[in-house]
Amino acid sequence: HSLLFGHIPILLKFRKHHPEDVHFGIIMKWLVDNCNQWIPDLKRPPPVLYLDIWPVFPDIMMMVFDGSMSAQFTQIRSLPKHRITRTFLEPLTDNLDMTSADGKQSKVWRSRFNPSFSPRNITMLIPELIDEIMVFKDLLGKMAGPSGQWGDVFQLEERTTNLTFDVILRATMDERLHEQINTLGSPLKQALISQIRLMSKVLGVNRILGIKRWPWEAWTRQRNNEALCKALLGRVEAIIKSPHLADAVSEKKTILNIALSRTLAETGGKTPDQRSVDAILANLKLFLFAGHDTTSSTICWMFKLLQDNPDCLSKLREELNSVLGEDVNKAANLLRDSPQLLNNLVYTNGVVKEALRFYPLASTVRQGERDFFLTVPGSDMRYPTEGTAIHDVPSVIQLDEHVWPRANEFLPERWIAAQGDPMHPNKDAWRPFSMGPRNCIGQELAMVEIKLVAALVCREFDIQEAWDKWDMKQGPMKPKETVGGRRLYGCGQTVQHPKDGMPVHRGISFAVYDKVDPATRTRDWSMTIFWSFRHYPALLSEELNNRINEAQSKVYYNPTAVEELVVKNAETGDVLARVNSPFARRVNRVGMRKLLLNGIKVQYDRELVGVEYTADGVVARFKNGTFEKGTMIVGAEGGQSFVRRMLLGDLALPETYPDVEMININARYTHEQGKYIAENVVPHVDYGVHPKGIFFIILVMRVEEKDDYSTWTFHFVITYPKTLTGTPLKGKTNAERVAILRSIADNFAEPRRSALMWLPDDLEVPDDSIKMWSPEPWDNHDGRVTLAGDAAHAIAFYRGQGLNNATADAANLVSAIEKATTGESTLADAITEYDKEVIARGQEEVRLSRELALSMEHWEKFLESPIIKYGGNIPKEMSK
Ligand code: HEM
Repeated sequence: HSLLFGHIPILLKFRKHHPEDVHFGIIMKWLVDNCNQWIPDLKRPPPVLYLDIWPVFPDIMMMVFDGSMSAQFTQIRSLPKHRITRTFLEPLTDNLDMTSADGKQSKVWRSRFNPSFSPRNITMLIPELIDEIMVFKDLLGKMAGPSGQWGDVFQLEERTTNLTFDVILRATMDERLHEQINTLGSPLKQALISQIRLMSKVLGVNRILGIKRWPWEAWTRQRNNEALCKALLGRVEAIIKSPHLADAVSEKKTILNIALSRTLAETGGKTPDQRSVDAILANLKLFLFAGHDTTSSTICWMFKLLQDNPDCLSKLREELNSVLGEDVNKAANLLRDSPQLLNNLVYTNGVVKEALRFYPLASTVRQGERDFFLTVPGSDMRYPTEGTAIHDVPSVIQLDEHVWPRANEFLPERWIAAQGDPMHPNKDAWRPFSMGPRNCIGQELAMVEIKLVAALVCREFDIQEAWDKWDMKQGPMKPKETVGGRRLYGCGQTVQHPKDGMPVHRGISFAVYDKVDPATRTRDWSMTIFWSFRHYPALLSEELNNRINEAQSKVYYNPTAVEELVVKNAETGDVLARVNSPFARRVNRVGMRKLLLNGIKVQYDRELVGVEYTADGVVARFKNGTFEKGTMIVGAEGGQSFVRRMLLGDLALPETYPDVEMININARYTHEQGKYIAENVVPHVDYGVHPKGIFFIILVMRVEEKDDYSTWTFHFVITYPKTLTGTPLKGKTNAERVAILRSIADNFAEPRRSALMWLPDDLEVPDDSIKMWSPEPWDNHDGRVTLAGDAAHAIAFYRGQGLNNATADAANLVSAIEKATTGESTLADAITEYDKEVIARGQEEVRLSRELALSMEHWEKFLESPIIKYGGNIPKEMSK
């Protein structure tokens, strides 16, 4: 704490490394996570911190990071809201609203409006809310163009904000504002947004300068309030001035009508006086203010979390299928007829609650009192509150690992966990709506609205962040700010808004399933990106393209136009051919997988055991009993593909080469040995073939420290006729296999000979064999099924074509799907065209690789083989 500047230097430290607009909740999380910098011996974050940032905030701020302590000032005793709330709301409501009115008036209006927001009443409003959400859904559908093509980038928050305006007006007064289809923006929305800007100034610069408002601001304020009044008063007066007031009020159970009924009951049926009308208007404005961006931002964050957690999106869709039926077009009417069905969506409820746990948007600030102390449960420590603004900080409380098991994981299941289960949430630790008598009055409306969006929109659409497209639209000058490496972060002065309104595009929805987590498959090998490099700019984002070196065997190396594949006589070391492979890049499998999985979450433990074709798509069934529906399924599950076997039966069986041994190993050496090998091979692909039909390729798989050769991992692939040693590898131990490999070392020139002799005794030599499968045409069931990668063509490794062809498959498949979704072609035609090309290309490459494999048995043939002629390139291109 600085005598002169209080804690402002700490905030400046935060500012230095963070964008300016970052939300207060993120600052608090950072403060707690970095507390040890200022309070060294802390074992866990402190329950309370006092912050003095005058003049930015007028009082000492008491930040409460423990839910049970927050309960002391919100639930056990409900302290008054901090005076700054009044200052803030005054321009909008003249402090006639329930939040900033004096104690008695506040209670009167809160109790009059409470029944309107009850779960029972909100359930009755569901059909009207669905009308508005269907407009939202239709508009999102349009963003994708016909049949779900990749759409333009748009700011999701703008859409969700317009939705919440429509919903609040509908729920409070049964008025259709049509904000969502009003491209100019209604006068009501424009006035409210302008007023909120003024209110923020009241808290910021104006307050620090001691100026309530500048003269021109007074005018803006008045003009805004008149516009708001004009938009809202008509409906209120129509009811109040109705000759049959009691009937008019009970006609429809809107939020306003129920509150007016209450008022009538309390005043013995007297027509409300002007002051009451003003208070009603003030409260309507408060609802619009407090309910619009909170709800709209939460919907955005929910989409973001579902995008980042596709397994949860799948579970959400499963629940919707089972509760609302599989026909998405019938869901809205079903919910209109039976709104209580929403209560059966327990997982969906968990999704919304988790979204609010990760991204609490607002919080309460209460006025400390002289006789009021906060205590840490189980301790005698009393924290004074006099003169402080007590801040409840859900952005810290809701992510506290001591209270929430697996706090940083998005786990909707925790909201279904029974009491007694360790995952069952602690009741005071979830407080996005604050708690106690002055909690959020609109929480039921918000929860129902967000759940309805999840139920009616998330099944059909995938929404994804689209920063590349957004950046292009913004131009190069716009800074690309991040928090924790992420472009999407919470910002704003009051509510935590998604940065830049969350730029997204509506994508082609997909999910990736795998049998097992690759983390359990420790094997790694290296591969070359030859001719397929040209597909990467279209397949990967600019950011991932820029990071492709991360997947390389040598991360520091930048490939050029003069890369080459060098073929040698392995017996003499003589160079037989040098084939230019422009921009060829050596990568390893683990690195590629890691890079390509950026932003994609694979769902593991999903072994495919069945595929069914339905009228409009496919159903994939998994061994664990789950199933998923989609428009089409792509079998990309490698050489043993289940989908291929399902489509082709016996024709799917690969051919094997039983007379040849295959060894695929990784080896590390001492610094000197590694240096010797590295310096005596060509940098990337040192291709060696011995006239006896032995193949021995030396590659580098990973380099940790460029100059320390003990950190280099080499990758060797060796094949030889079984007759060479007369001893099969099958059934042998690793040590015995290493001994067999050393026994063939004498056949080779250096450094191959030494590389074998120096192999460590305990080296793992896995079982391997050569398998090829030349594609046979399959029935793609009107485009509902196809194959890609090794599933579509199992190519022997000799020409290093597996990765290149798989990449070309991916690029062609994306174009085919795009053609189908833009309406340029039917799905059946687009996939048939894709299949034709894949099959022809696959057959040709399997033929070439087979020709090469067989040529090794006859030296003359080998000297004419595809590797000598084309290297890793495509024959067609070589002839150009
Ligand atoms: C996800 C959406 C929402 C969130 C996260 C949220 C959060 C909150 C929080 C934290 C408070 C306490 C603020 C304080 O004490 O100063 C609050 C109060 C309030 N909220 Fe919400 N809110 C949401 C939606 C709504 C909606 C839809 C409405 C009305 C249509 C609404 C109306 C209010 C009102 C009137 C208060 C003041 C209550 C009082 O002073 O007694 N909120 N909200």
